[in-house]
Amino acid sequence: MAYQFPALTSEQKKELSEIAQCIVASGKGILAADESVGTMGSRLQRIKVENTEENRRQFREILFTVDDSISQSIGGVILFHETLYQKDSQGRLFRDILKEKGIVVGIKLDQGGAPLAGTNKETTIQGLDGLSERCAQYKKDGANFGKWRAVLKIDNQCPSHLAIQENANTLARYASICQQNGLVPIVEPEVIADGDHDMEHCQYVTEKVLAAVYKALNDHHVYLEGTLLKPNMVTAGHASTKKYTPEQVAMATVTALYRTVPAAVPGICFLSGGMSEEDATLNLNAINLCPLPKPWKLSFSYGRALQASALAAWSGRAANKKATQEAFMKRALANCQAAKGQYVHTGSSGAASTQSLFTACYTY
Ligand SMILES: O=P(O)(O)OC[C@@]1(O)O[C@H](CO)[C@@H](O)[C@@H]1O
Repeated sequence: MAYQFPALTSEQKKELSEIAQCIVASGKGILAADESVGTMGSRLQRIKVENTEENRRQFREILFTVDDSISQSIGGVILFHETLYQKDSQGRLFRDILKEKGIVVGIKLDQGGAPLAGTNKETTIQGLDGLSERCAQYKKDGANFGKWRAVLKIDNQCPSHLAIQENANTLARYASICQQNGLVPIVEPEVIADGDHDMEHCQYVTEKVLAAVYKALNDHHVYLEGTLLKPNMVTAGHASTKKYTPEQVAMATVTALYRTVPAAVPGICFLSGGMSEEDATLNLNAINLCPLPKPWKLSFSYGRALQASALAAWSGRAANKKATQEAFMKRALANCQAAKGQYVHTGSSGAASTQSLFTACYTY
């Protein structure tokens, strides 16, 4: 037993738990604007905009300079390395603009997948080498939380014991390094929606993955009060013919979480994983209304489901700034209501909000 060698001081723990609670304060969630250059390229391609640094900067400037009332819905924004150092057209650093609104700045820390030989094309995630130094620098540069996404898939022999253990251990090692450097780790073990499996199978796999993740976090002495979980919702595979209501998704999701995630974790912020904007909001709302014990904040950390309508409204034209900000604000507000179980679908959503945002094998 190594309890006589505490991993963190009480001051470090206090800081981490305050940051985590601030991000998921009532009704608040996370904007995942941390698409890598390549991922952002595929988003821009859909609206026929060239993937240049300036175009990526322009879109993000529009999002981050939205009205200050956004801070009632968004508690944290995850940035990609490039974006942390970018400025708006008046020369103000994006990270300073976000901080002035009371939004916590986060940084994507994982560096892409690597194959696990001898498995059915499963992966582990790279980025542990030099991670402590990167975290220390990002903390100095204004980041207060990190994100690391591990990908697990449901397929023949998948997820394998090796993939579950390897990704759980890597997530735990990342979380420990983050906390040593004052960053709250967002722990993201994503069971991707590729496949034709039913919801029950997804629940079984999600429980196995989360149980392994929390065992590893405990083994690595990670302070749970200073972490956030970013899981998939429990749904059927994208190619499944079975359809489930938001209430069924909610029951399966909260059951899986209740069986595996300790109550010490302050918040669970779901990824959207290719759901349409509207489905992501309706499911989150049902999750918050689910009649099971819910000792954590249940909120969102959406990438696609917060930006799809905004991207479509922008279409690369500065003249569309107002419409872009309105579209973004609308989704942020809807998810804020859903995070409190107060979302009422009015039936007036735009076409983009009901479109599936699924991409096959969405690995990075
Ligand atoms: O599933 P979504 O809500 O679109 O995005 C979830 C997410 O983890 O996956 C992306 C790829 O790493 C990130 O940009 C984002 O943070």
